[in-house]
Amino acid sequence: MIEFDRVSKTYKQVRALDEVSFTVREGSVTGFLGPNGAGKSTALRVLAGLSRATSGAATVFGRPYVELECPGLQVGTLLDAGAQHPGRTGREVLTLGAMLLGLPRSRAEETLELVGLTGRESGRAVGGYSLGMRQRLGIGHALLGRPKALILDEPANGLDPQGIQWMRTLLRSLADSGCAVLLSSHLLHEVEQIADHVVMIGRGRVLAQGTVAELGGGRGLEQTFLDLTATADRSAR
Ligand SMILES: Nc1ncnc2c1ncn2[C@@H]1O[C@H](COP(=O)(O)OP(=O)(O)OP(=O)(O)O)[C@@H](O)[C@H]1O
Repeated sequence: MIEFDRVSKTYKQVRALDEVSFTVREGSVTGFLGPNGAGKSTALRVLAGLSRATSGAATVFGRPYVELECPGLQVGTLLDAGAQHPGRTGREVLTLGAMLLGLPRSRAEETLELVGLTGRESGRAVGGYSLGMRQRLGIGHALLGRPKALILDEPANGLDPQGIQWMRTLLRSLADSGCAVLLSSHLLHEVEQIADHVVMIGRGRVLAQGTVAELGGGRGLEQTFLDLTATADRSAR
């Protein structure tokens, strides 16, 4: 289970997160939605132990990420698809990742297949990859250790329609096998199709949370999202 308990984060004058609380249960895909600058990446970075909360606690399986035993085997993260070394091939990236986790090389090969990077693509340097290929590699990196929790920041960015459909099926099957999946996105229609729960955030605050059906309410998620973020903007003026 992933849990945010009244997490706040302040960067000098900017209150990026303001008492954010929500839960992602095993077996669910939770979409984390918010306009630019809402605080999504900050929240995911705090959860993955890359940034320290000013107050409150973000935990995975009841503990802060950095206190988990071998976190890479328990939690998969994709926070920046551009973060891989551009001179390494996709196969090298996953082989090194597998070695760091104490996994056999064969796991890197299995994962390349799982994310649909062909033999030819996996032998090319990552610097020459398209954004969609980097996302596939990043998702593969997150899945190497067969984690039971996944934290993905904008994983659909750059994926083509087939790629988005592939990701939807993959995340659904991971959740169905018991994984807790948290993904941030701007793509409301995508989230509507992938997620079963949604958390909407604006200006660092949770504006609404619930199932896709509850928040869509017949009008669709997009309208709910636009109404809530406009209200949050008005009250901040
Ligand atoms: N390192 C930092 N130093 C100062 N301010 C920051 C820093 N990182 C983020 N912020 C600020 O915190 C707020 C939230 O930013 P964040 O990147 O978390 O939003 P986001 O919802 O992920 O946005 P986007 O959808 O554009 O990626 C913004 O006002 C941003 O300018």
